[in-house]
Amino acid sequence: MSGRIIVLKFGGTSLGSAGRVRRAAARIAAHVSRGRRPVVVVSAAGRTTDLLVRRLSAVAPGGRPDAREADRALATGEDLSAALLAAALAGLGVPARSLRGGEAGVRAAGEFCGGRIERVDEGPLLALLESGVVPVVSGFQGARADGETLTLGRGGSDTSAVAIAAALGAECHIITDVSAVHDQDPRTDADARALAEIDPLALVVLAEAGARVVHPEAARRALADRVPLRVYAWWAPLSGRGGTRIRPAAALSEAA
Ligand SMILES: Nc1ncnc2c1ncn2[C@@H]1O[C@H](COP(=O)(O)OP(=O)(O)O)[C@@H](O)[C@H]1O
Ligand SMILES: N[C@@H](CC(=O)OP(=O)(O)O)C(=O)O
Repeated sequence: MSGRIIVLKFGGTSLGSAGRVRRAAARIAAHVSRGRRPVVVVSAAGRTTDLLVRRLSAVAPGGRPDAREADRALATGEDLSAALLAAALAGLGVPARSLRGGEAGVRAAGEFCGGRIERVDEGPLLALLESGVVPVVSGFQGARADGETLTLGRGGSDTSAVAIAAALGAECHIITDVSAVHDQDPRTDADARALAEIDPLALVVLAEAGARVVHPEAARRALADRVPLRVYAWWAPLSGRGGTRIRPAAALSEAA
C-alpha cells in the first residue's frame, strides 16, 4: 500500500478560517478520488499557538508556566484543527478520524516543551488506512514512554509530517501560505525567485539560514530519510501542479 500513501501537512495559515478548512478538506478528497491514501498532519490554526502562549503567561507567576501544563495547553491548538478538519471531511462523505500525535504512533523523548520525535509506530495509521479512513493527526506533539504529551518546539508540525512520511515510506506535501520555496523570503524581498525544484541538501541550507517555510529539523530528516517533499500554497489548484519539488539530485531551477 505504501506507494499510494501521501502525507499532506497543512500549516496554520492553511487552516485559518472555516473556508480554508473546507478547502483543505476538498484537497484531501481530491487525492482520495485519484486513488491516493492521504495521511493528514495539521498545525494549530492561524495565531492560535501565540494566543495560547500569551494565555499561559498571563496565569503563571512571573509569566513562566509549568512546563507540563504548558504542553497540554499548547497541544490543544493542533487537536482542535484535527477535529475540525476531520469533521469537514466527514461532511464531504470522506471517512476521517482525528488523532493526537501519541494516538497516531508518534513517540517522543525529552523534556516538556522540548520533545523530539524518537520514532513513529506506523501500526495505528496503517490500520486506519486499511479500513478506508483518513487519519488527521495533530502535528507538533508526540507521546513520551510515560504517556505524557510533549510538544516539539515552534514550527514542529513540519517535523511531525516528515517523520510520519518516513515511517510510511511516503512522499510529503507541505501546504503553506507561499506558492513555493523561494531563494529569499518572498514577503520581505520583492526580487525573491520561486524555485521549481531544489535538492534536499539545499533545502537544509535554506532552512538553517532561517527560511521558515520548512522547519530545519524537518528538512534534515527529509534529507536523511530520503523523503520526497513538495511545497505549495493552500490556494494552489487541487490538481496539485506547481510549487517546489524537493528531491535528490534536483538542480536549483526557477519556477516557470
Ligand atoms: N526562502 C523562503 N521561501 C518561502 N517562504 C519563506 C522563505 N523564507 C521565509 N519564508 C516564510 O515562510 C513562511 C511560511 O512558513 P510558516 O509561517 O511557518 O507557514 P505555515 O503557517 O504554513 O506553517 C512564509 O509566509 C514566508 O514569509
Ligand atoms: N502550532 C505550532 C506548530 C507549527 O508547526 O505551526 P506552523 O506549521 O503553522 O508553523 C507553532 O505555531 O509553532
